[in-house]
Amino acid sequence: MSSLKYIDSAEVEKLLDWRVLLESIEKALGHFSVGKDGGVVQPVRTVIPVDKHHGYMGVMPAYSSYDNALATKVVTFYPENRDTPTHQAWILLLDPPTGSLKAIVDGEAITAIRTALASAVATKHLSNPASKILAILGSGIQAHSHYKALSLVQNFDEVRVWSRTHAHAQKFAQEIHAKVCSTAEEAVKDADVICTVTFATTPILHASWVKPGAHINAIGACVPEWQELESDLMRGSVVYCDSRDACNKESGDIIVSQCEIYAELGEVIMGQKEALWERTTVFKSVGMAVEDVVSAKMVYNNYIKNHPDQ
Ligand SMILES: NC(=O)C1=CN([C@@H]2O[C@H](COP(=O)(O)OP(=O)(O)OC[C@H]3O[C@@H](n4cnc5c(N)ncnc54)[C@H](O)[C@@H]3O)[C@@H](O)[C@H]2O)C=CC1
Ligand SMILES: O=C([O-])C1=[NH+]CCC1
Repeated sequence: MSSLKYIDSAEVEKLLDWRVLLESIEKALGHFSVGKDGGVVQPVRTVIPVDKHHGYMGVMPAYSSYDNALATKVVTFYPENRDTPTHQAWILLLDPPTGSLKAIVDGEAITAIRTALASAVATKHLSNPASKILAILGSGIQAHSHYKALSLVQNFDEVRVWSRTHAHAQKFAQEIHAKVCSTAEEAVKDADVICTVTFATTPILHASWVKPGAHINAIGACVPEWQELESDLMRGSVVYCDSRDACNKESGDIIVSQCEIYAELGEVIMGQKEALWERTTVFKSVGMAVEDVVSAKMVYNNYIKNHPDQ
């Protein structure tokens, strides 16, 4: 029997190939939305508030028979953390035939990368192919990974950044050679693709600011009372999501606005629902365990290739 591995965050970053993972995530989203025949078992995760400390812990199990992969992620998100990352995660990767534990994989980089790659898949299917202007609202971990992931699927002529703390927006914009904006409205004016990647609890993106036909990746607001997008914007757009059940339970963007979800992204990938990219589209994501499962499996396989003696 092989020994239990611990794969840390630095190693995870080296072992993940973004382009290959993009394809695996696209397939996993499709398999998930097919239902039972897709071979993905993924219940809506359990999230508990840690009220006294203003944080949350989520437990996210999934099995993909197509990928022969079984894992559970434990993720914490503490919006007020400053010297400690706001998101921390650990993935227990198990052996499907025996149920034995094979590896504990750090989940912080995986969470950053797989979330952005899912948005890249959404952007590929749901944005106008002629998109030229990208606006990113937020300047944290997801802002960075979204810039890199979306650049894999679209060539943008102009990238704009706005963040609540202007100095953070300036630093991020400098790093990626983007234009820094003083307001969210200025950043999204005429933008073709918009990513909202913040811990906002009340809307930071308003319907009247958004160009008709734009595509929005709405990544924050993973708590039933929180919103990043104004209700009118949600109700006036064609709304896609990663998991219908999860979004209906977890995201204020869906719950508070009472908007209708048109389709899961996986249904579009599998050709069951249309990609209505000429309309204003929103991809509402709360995060899926199966994305972590395929990512951890890739990390593990590459680790074993690099350490055949272990
Ligand atoms: N859908 C998914 O699969 C996932 C979603 N997320 C969510 O994405 C969002 C961003 O996560 P990270 O970049 O990792 O966090 P981070 O802590 O690295 O960055 C947070 C960003 O939000 C901004 N922010 C905080 N409070 C704000 C407010 N009230 N209004 C406007 N901006 C505010 C900060 O200035 C910073 O730019 C969070 O809501 C997080 O929970 C994170 C991981 C996965
Ligand atoms: O899927 C995920 O890991 C998370 N979604 C919201 C916070 C963390």
